[in-house]
Amino acid sequence: MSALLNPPQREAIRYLDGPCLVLAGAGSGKTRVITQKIAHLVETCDFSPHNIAAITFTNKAAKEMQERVGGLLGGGKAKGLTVCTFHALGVRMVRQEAKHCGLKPQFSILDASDANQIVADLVTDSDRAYARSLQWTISGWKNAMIPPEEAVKLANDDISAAAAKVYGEYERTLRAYQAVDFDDLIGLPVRLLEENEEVRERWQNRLRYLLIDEYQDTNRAQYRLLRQLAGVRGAFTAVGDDDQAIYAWRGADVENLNLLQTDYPRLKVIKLEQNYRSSARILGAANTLIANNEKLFDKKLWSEHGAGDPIRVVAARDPEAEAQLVAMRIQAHRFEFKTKFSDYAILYRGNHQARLFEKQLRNNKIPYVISGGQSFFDKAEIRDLISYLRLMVNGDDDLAFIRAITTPRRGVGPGTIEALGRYAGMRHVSLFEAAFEEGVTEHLNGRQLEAVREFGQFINRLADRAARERAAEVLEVLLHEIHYENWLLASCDTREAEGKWANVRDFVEWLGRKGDQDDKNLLELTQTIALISMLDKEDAEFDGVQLATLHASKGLEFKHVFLVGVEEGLLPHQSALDEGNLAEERRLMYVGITRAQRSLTVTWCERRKAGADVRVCEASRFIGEMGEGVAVAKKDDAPVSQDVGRERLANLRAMLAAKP
Ligand SMILES: Nc1ncnc2c1ncn2[C@@H]1O[C@H](COP(=O)(O)OP(=O)(O)OP(=O)(O)O)[C@@H](O)[C@H]1O
Ligand SMILES: [Mg+2]
Repeated sequence: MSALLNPPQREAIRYLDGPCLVLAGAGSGKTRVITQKIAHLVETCDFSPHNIAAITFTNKAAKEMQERVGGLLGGGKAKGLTVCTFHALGVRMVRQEAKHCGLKPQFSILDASDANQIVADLVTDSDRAYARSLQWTISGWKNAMIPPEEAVKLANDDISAAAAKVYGEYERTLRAYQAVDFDDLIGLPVRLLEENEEVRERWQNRLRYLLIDEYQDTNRAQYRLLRQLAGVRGAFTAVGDDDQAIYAWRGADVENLNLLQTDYPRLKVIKLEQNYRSSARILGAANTLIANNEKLFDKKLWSEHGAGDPIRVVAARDPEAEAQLVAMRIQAHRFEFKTKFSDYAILYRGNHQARLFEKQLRNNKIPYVISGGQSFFDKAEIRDLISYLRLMVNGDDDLAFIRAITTPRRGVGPGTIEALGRYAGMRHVSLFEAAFEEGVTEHLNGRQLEAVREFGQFINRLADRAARERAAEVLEVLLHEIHYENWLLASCDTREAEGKWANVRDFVEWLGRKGDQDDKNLLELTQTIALISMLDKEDAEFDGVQLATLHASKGLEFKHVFLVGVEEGLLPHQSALDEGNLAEERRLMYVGITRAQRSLTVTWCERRKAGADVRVCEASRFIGEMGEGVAVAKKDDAPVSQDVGRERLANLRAMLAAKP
């Protein structure tokens, strides 16, 4: 065991007599406990890596943990270890147990926008936003494992009544497409394990020890999956921090912490109190802030690091000026301290805030990486290509069929697809299958039939090659045969087309690298992609300033953090203010503050555009709640004396105190 562990960490790592929960604040070494415990299980307790699964919150975290464990164990001894998200584990389980789920192993995984499309198609005459609220409601039921029949009884307002109406049909559509949505990746395994003893035993034997990071953000279905896998043995370690629960809006349930204690009376709870990440001022501000929330569990956090730099609070004229001052500060700081770009992070509440920062960073020639924004895999050109890959793997995937056959246009318009769809519906077959049935000839004219069949044969040829060749090579053939580059040039202006084509080249390169490195076939790669688009793209090792939403920054740490847009209405968010639900917003701020190791700068704007208007903003109440140790600089970061800073801070506090 590594020397860099404190006594409670060691205890958590060595404890194997039953279920174990490590409950501790940010930066206290929870994730380290998981990594070290895996090494301990393999090295000292003779566990085979094959029998261990560690669950992380993002793919990126999984990759990091895998590397770390690989380094600890050395010599390829980590081979066979499962380190992934709940969803990725779900994919493996559903793939392996496909026949028990009524699916073929080549099922498609639909992302939120595909799912939205299906709901929108089911409720005709409605807009996307309406479909999205129905989809959201359905997803809530699925996360709570409530089936359509029960949802009908539960529906108590217009939206949920409408959602309950389409829920059953939505599920049938997914199955007809041989597709699952993200919620199914948890729900199907849970149902399977709960209902099928043989399958349950197989998986309980396969995964003999489980480790779960960021436990506070699991939802009810994920908890049930954990329970089923861990069985009566309860061979697991979960680590979490209730103060960092920031996904309630997506169905996560901090109650799961209490459930562990009820469901496992023998649960060993270990607390960690030393923070190894941040300087004392940063930690103090985080502690003081979060003390404003009602406590579920009592936790203390202290740090041996020195006081560190004062936390700076800077007011900017407007978001442009804010982005500018952050870019300038990074440049000046880097020049002075010879740091790397990747030592800096800019964290914000909403994705829309990123654009101005990107612009300023580009203007200043500062390289950056964005995570948690629009994913690379969500871009139209990449989705186009993925639809071909999905169709090659799963001919029942009608959504992929429609996208692929119409991109680029090959003489197949809405009329053809509608006619084909009507026939396929009558025959209960997929569009792809329908195209080759004898009977379809009566529903399509000669030209339509030829176009559709030619497309089908083309896909079959590619699928044949995919069985033998590398995925990236097949993609090259595809690009060549559909003249994709020319099509891009013909359908958008040159610069845009060039940008898109560059993305396509990146995608081919990624597919090649991924296929070789993980020795994955097209099926596995295609299913992996769906999960990546869900939360995060894997960033290349690249020295750039990190841009991320607060949600995406969970679990990460950076030397120097800029928390931006810290205003009333943004953080806390207006919707939370309207609902009087400040606690989760405060936890979000807590997550942001505790990402910082050495320095923290909090910025806010005095004015911000809201639609056509310009709104006058106030500093977030959370700034006032950070307590002493915060230095307030004058507007736009002009140098100020401490006194001016103190006075302004006192004013801010008085202003905040006067708030209801
Ligand atoms: N015993 C230790 N001695 C020295 N450094 C440690 C120790 N334990 C953890 N660290 C370091 O402290 C930092 C925070 O650890 P880690 O990321 O595991 O905390 P965490 O509790 O998971 O934080 P978060 O709640 O933000 O996820 C890391 O850089 C880690 O390497
Ligand atoms: Mg962690």
